[in-house]
Amino acid sequence: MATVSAGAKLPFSKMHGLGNDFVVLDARKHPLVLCEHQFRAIADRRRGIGCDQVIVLESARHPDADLFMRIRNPDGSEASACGNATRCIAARVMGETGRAHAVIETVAGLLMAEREPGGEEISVDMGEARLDSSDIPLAEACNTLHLPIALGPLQDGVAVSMGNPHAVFFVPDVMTIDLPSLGPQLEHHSLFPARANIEVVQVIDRRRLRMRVWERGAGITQACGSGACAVLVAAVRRNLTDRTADVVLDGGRLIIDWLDNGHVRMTGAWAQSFSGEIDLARLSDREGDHV
Ligand SMILES: N[C@@H](CCC[C@H](N)C(=O)O)C(=O)O
Repeated sequence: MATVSAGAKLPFSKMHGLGNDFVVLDARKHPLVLCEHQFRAIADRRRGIGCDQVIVLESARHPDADLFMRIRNPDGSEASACGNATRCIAARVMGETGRAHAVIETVAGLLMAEREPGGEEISVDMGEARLDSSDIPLAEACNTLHLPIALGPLQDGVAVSMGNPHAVFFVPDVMTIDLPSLGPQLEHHSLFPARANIEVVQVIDRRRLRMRVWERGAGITQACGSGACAVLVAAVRRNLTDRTADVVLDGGRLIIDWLDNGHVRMTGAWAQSFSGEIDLARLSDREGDHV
């Protein structure tokens, strides 16, 4: 595989799940290797195409998978889970194959997706929620149901791994939380050696949660699918909701089930917005980079 030269034009499509938006690059036929700063330039909303994550589709490694999905945050870092992108990419695979199911391979493993009756929504088995401090990971062994950190109104959090690290904080009113200030401080807290996605949650009732998110490597987004899974798991562990609940994000609602086998199922909408070509030379000129 060769790195992509500055003069190359890369076809892309734009997709989103509840406003959590993605630039999707298809590298299944023609493998490509982009540098970290090229991912940053593509994701940059002022100078590039702009998105919450860049998704690269690669050939499957596993014989049962339809494709391998690589996830890059706007800061260039790689993530191992992205619930909203999984629904989008599963829908794309279903469109290509004509099937009502898809198997998406990620760094964290194989994810099974199904089209829901009616066709509007996709459900994904996001795998097992992991709850040990070494799984999150945390810098020291501690009770993940009561994290020993506090920042202003965000206290007594719950840590959950959905393949990526989440810290969930219950609050009386999510709209009063200064997420642009508190989010990055907690993302980079020394308790989280791999950083963390930060969720604030308000319990509406036992079947409905309202959440907002500060995503690791991305900042505030309209929605985070793996975050919604982590939030439901945290709420069940605290006995605040049933094992199935609606999670309402800024961009819309997901239905989350924590199944008896420990896996978490996420159901929600997806959308394709537009396609185009990325002119890497133009992007790198604007960023002052030499690609
Ligand atoms: N938007 C995603 C999560 C993307 C990755 C995350 N920022 C991380 O670094 O773990 C989702 O829908 O789950």
